[in-house]
Amino acid sequence: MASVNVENLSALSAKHPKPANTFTYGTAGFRMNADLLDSVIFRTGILAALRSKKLDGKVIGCMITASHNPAADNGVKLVDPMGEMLEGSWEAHATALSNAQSDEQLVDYIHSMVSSLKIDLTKPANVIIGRDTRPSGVALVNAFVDGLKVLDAKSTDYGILTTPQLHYITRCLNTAGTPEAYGEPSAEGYYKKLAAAFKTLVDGKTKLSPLTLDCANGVGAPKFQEFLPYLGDSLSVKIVNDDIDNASKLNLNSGADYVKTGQRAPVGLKLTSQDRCASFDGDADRIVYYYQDEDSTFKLLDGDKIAGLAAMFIIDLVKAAGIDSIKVGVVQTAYANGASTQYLRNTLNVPVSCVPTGVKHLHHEALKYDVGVYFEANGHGTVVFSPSALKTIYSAEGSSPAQAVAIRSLRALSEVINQTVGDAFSDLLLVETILTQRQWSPKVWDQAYTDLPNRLVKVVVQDRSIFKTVDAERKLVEPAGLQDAIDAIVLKFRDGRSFVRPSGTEDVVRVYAEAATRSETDELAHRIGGLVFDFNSQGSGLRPREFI
Ligand SMILES: CC(=O)N[C@H]1[C@@H](OP(=O)(O)O)O[C@H](CO)[C@@H](O)[C@@H]1O
Ligand SMILES: [Mg+2]
Repeated sequence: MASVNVENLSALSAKHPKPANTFTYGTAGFRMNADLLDSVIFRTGILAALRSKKLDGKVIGCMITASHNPAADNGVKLVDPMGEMLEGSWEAHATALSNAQSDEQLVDYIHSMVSSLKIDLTKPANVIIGRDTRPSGVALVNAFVDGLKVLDAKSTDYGILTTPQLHYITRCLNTAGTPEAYGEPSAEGYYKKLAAAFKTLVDGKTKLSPLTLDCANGVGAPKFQEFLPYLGDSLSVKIVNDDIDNASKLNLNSGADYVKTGQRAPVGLKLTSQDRCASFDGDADRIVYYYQDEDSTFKLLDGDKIAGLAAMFIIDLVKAAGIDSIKVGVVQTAYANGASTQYLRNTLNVPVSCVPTGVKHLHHEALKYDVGVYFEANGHGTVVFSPSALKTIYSAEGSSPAQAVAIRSLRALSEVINQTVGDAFSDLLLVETILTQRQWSPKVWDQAYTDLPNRLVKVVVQDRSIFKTVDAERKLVEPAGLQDAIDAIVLKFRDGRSFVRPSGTEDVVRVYAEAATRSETDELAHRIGGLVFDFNSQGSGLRPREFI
C-alpha cells in the first residue's frame, strides 16, 4: 500500500497555505473568488491522484472553470473516467481534504482514505487538465499540478478547453483501443467527430439562415471559431461577444444564464424579427435559443424547449426507422416549466421523470431509458443512448430506403450528441439538425407549447441548511409548517405551482413560481418569497421591497 512521502507533501503544501475559510465541494465542484482557491485546488490535485490510483491508473479529468460566474471567480471540477462527474461519495473526501487544518491532518486524511478505500499508492495515476479563459486559471493549474506531485501522478495539460471537451477527451483516453472507443482524444478529434456527424444529418437539406451566437466573451468563442472550418458550409454562424482578451467582460450582461434569468437578449446582439439566436455560458456546457416575434416580444427557447424538440425528433426517427422497440424517456427537474411537462406527457406520450437539481441526478436517471433526454431548464443537458439501444441502431438494416435513411440519421445523432455531459456545441448541432431537417423557424419550434409565466426569486436567509426537501425538491419537510403555508398560498392562484429549496451553489434559498398570467406569477413568487424571508431571516439584511 505504501504511504505518503510526508517531506515531499510538506514542501509542496508550504507553497499553498490554507486560508481560514471553510470549503465545500458542491453541485458544481469548488467555486468561489479565485483568490481563495489556491490551497483548495492544490488539495484537489491530491484527490485526483488518489482517484486515479483507486481506479488502476485510469485517466481522471480536471476542469478549472467557474462557468457563468463573474470573471473574478474560478473553480474546479473532477471528471471520472467515462466523462461523467466525480462519483458522489468522493465529494465528501474533496471537502474534507480542502478543510484539513495542517499538513498532519492532510496526511492523516489521505492515509484514512488509503486504508478505508483500499487504495494502492504504488499504482500509477494519470490526470488531464483543461481550463477556461479566466486569467486566474494558469496559476491554479500550477497549484493543481503541485497537488498531483504529492503522489507522483502523471499529468497532461490541454490548456484552454470548453468543459465538455475535457469530458470528451477523458472518455476517449479511457476507451482507446476498446470496442467502446469514443474518438480521438484531442480538440481536433472532437471537432472532426461532431462535424462529420452533423454533415451526415443535414446532407441534401436546404441550409438555414445564419445563426447568431453569443459566446459570453468566454471559451466558447475561440473554440467555436476553431470548430467552424470543420463544419465548412454545412452551417453559417455569426459569433458575437467573443472578446476574451478583456477578462472583465466574461459573462457580463451576456451568456445563457443572463438570457435565461432575465428573459432578455444579451448586450452586443441586435435582435431582428425571426432571427435565430443562441447563447452559450462561460464554459460552453449550456445553451439557450431565442428570437424576436413580429410584435417585438423576446421569445426564449430554453432547456425545456430543447428537450421537447429533441424528444419529438427522436421518437419520430425511431418510428421511421422501424425500431420503435427503443423507448425514449425525458428527465427534468422541478424547475421545468409545467407546460413542457404537459407537452411531453400528453402530446408526445413520453415518460417524464423529475429528479433533484444538478446534472449528475439527471444523467443518472436518463441512463434508465433506452434513449434518455435530459435538460435543466437553464439549458444544460444532453441525450444518452443505452448500450443496447446503440446495438439495435447499429445492427438495424431497415426494410425500405426510408427506414435506411432514418437509421443512418439515428447513428449520426448518437455521434453528434456528446453523451458524457451537456455540451453547448453538440446541443447547438442537435437543434440545428432538427430545424434543418424540418425546415422550421424558431417560431414554428416554439409553437409546440406555450410556457407558463414563471419567476425565480432568491431569498437571503440566516441559515439555509434548515431547509430540507423531499419529492425531488418539490416539498419542504423542514422547517415544520412552512410547506403547509406555501400550499395555502399556491391554492389561490390559477395553474399555480411553487416550491422552495436551498441552493447548492449560492448562499440563498430559491423560490420558483409559475401561474396562469405574468402578474399572478409575480405575485405568487413575491408572496412565497416574503413568507420564507419572514420565517428565517433575522439579521440577513433588508426585506426586499417587492416581497408581499
Ligand atoms: C435553478 C438553477 O438554475 N440552479 C442551478 C444551480 O444550482 P442551485 O443548486 O440551484 O444553486 O447551479 C447548478 C450548477 O451549475 C445547476 O445545475 C442548477 O440548474
Ligand atoms: Mg457551465
